[in-house]
Amino acid sequence: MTDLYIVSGFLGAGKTTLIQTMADHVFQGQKIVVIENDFGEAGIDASFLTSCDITVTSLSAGCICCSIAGDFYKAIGQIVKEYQPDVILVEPSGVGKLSDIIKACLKQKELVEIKRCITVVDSRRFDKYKENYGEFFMDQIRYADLILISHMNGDSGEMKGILGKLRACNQEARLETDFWDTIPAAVFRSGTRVQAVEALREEVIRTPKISHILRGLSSPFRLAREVFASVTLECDATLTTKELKDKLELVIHKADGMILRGKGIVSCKDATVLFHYIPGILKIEPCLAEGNKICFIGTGIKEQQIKSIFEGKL
Ligand SMILES: Nc1nc2c(ncn2[C@@H]2O[C@H](COP(=O)(O)OP(=O)(O)OP(=O)(O)O)[C@@H](O)[C@H]2O)c(=O)[nH]1
Repeated sequence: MTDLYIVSGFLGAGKTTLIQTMADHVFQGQKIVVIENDFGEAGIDASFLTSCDITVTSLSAGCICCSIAGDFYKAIGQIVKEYQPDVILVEPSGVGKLSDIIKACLKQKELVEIKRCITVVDSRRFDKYKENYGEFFMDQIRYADLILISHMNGDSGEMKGILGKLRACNQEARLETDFWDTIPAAVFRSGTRVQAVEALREEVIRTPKISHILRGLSSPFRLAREVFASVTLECDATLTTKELKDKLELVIHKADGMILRGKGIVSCKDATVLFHYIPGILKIEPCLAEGNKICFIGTGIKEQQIKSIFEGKL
């Protein structure tokens, strides 16, 4: 039986960062495989983690909950057979519902045992995401048994506020406010499961087929692909880092709709860089992986318009 950990959280919360930390501090010396599910097509997180010497299986261009549940279910089987890992870490897309991922994993109960359902919550965007994307964001909080907080500004009032809000959504999960690399490994490795997950277990036992487990067309809940869209661009290598930054800023400020996330690995003329955009923050840093892909995720965004802005045609 392989231990399986789910690391969920909304767009840009810090899932990939946490997986890197867990690989170094919790599972050092163990054979780990990460299943990466990017909502966009670019496979940027997979490239990044691979450059950190982590084995990654990538499920891109769709969300486990919407369109590729079957691929995910099969990927678990293939990984166990091919790699015989000690640990599988699953990083669902930022707009994935944790309850759906748990159900798909429970369907593979002969092969994997879910040890922890972890959710990373971006403290500064809690109210906005709850209000606008609550059906996805709150599901990630409700079904977690360990919740970690990211993007804190160090203010104790802010900390108390976010802890109260999280407790109101999930009475049972362990809440951790410490820096991730200082949290004892035992906290990550196992813990008490929350009641909500036990209810999912019952549901999965009653439902014979994976395709029937996830929400059908008659469900009142929207699928992620009905709410969010992604745009992927290929970027030529003739840009400098400064030119790339200018182009990204143009897209962020001029594009219609709401860009909730941008990321990419681009081999520029002067350096290869990884960039991250979450509302209000654009971060560009050197990167070991090579690449030329950029991905934006948001609501109401238009592919052709974003491409034209990036190419300087608008
Ligand atoms: N200031 C701050 N930045 C953080 C924190 N956690 C993550 N970040 C940064 O936020 C950006 C997004 O982090 P990721 O780990 O890629 O987030 P993710 O949840 O995997 O994002 P998706 O790709 O949208 O799924 C990166 O630039 C991180 O360095 C945090 O606690 N504080």
